[in-house]
Amino acid sequence: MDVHVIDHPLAQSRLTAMRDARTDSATFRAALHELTTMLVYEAARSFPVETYPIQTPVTDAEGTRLANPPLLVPGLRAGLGMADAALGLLPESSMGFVGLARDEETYEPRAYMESLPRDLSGLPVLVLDPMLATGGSLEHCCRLLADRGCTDITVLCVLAAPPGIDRLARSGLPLRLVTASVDAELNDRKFIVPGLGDAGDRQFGGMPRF
Ligand SMILES: O=P(O)(O)OC[C@H]1O[C@H](OP(=O)(O)OP(=O)(O)O)[C@H](O)[C@@H]1O
Ligand SMILES: O=c1cc[nH]c(=O)[nH]1
Ligand SMILES: [Mg+2]
Repeated sequence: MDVHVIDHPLAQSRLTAMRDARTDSATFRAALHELTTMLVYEAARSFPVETYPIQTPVTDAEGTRLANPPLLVPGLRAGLGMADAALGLLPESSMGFVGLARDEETYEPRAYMESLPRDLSGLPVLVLDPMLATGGSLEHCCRLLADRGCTDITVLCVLAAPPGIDRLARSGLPLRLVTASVDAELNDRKFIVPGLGDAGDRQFGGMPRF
């Protein structure tokens, strides 16, 4: 599996704000928004383009546009904070949604929402979820996409941990990963270390789970 780490100074400064436990929710969301713009920009570098004729104020010229804009799929809740930034750079894209909550005793994902086009053949997909920890949630999400015929998945994360990367690499799914950091490890509660805590709670506040 191709893993691309964005170690740009501007990306790392936003990541630092997100890691810092003193950062409030509004500042955390703003940093995630800006970092997502950078992740999408880098991920899109390899997207195929097509040309079409335009006129500048001076002469005829050749314009460029994406040949096949991707479907954007934020993983609820935490991926919601990446959705607006991704759509800002990819305004031609459509958006689907997958809702997943990790059971904090078994660490297995529980799917509670799925709103996706029935047929994804021929459509590239950009999955948005800030955290790849054990990889259970993102593997589940990417399998839903592959089951609908998707053969081109790019996962955008803020942080990825080695067990999650290994799990996605072993999954056999057609995907690549773009992340701002590969962190050291998971702790005994399967949180990423050094990490940034619970990305959903840091954006939206904690809540009782079902
Ligand atoms: O790789 P994993 O071990 O599966 O963990 C990562 C998942 O955990 C977080 O979501 P969470 O389940 O906390 O839901 P939330 O977004 O509603 O907070 C995160 O956004 C990922 O989806
Ligand atoms: O560190 C982690 C692991 C899973 N989910 C999060 O939000 N953070
Ligand atoms: Mg959470």
